[in-house]
Amino acid sequence: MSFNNNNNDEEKAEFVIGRHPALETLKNNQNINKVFIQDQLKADALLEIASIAKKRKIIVNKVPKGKLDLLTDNQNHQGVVVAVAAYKYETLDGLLALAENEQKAPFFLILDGIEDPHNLGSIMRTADAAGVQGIIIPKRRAVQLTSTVAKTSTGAIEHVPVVRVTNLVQTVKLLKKKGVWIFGTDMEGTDFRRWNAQGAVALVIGNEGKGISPLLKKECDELLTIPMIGHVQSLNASVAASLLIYQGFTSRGN
Ligand SMILES: C[S@@+](CC[C@H](N)C(=O)[O-])C[C@H]1O[C@@H](n2cnc3c(N)ncnc32)[C@H](O)[C@@H]1O
Repeated sequence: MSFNNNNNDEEKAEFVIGRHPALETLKNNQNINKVFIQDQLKADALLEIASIAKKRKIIVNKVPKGKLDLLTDNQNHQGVVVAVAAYKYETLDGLLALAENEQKAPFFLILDGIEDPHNLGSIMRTADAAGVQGIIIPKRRAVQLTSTVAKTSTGAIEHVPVVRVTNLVQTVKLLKKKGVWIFGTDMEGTDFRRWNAQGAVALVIGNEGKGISPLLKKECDELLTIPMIGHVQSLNASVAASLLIYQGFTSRGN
């Protein structure tokens, strides 16, 4: 999300909004530019945020509520905004190396064009909880890492590496060469409750409207379905992702 700031210092920044995301960011992020705290607002969480910032020698600006409203486009900022350098992305090689270092078979997520920042943030939150080692997203026609994603992820954005690629099909081909099994998700496929996600796997979640693109679907080793007996056509992408990720989590012995 971008905001209209004239101040150069803030121009290239992303804003982490709200008390819990601000705390998580202050504890984990190395790229903080500045912390804005609403003046004359008293709360323990704000004192804690100011104290951590001071210890880390990060500038804290006490500003009127109007300034925070402006910075956040009137979102519920709870009196605090952290300006961080735009989020860092991991490389594919970096991601594979991280999985190797952890000595765990990769468990990756591939998001084929998720557009809603709340869905991405929520998927990141579940991914972190269930030990997903990384998320791969396309550079185009998909939401990137923004402050809304950060807020919805409730801090998971600091822990789950995200790789941006120009071509998901090529990336999937490469992952397959490295021995990663690719599991797509679709309305017609194997019942997800039978999914055994042991070994090196990547789970593909499709776009909110179009699902997984036909070319990418063709590359999947298997398609998984969450059975539905009601009237709606499909589940929300992040809800489906949660159910599927947890089947992966369980079948990997957790
Ligand atoms: C809202 S759905 C897209 C629906 C799209 N019209 C289609 O037919 O694929 C978005 C994504 O959520 C996941 N999803 C939703 N419901 C699912 C289900 N019942 N089984 C498996 N995946 C599901 C899939 O990854 C899907 O691509």
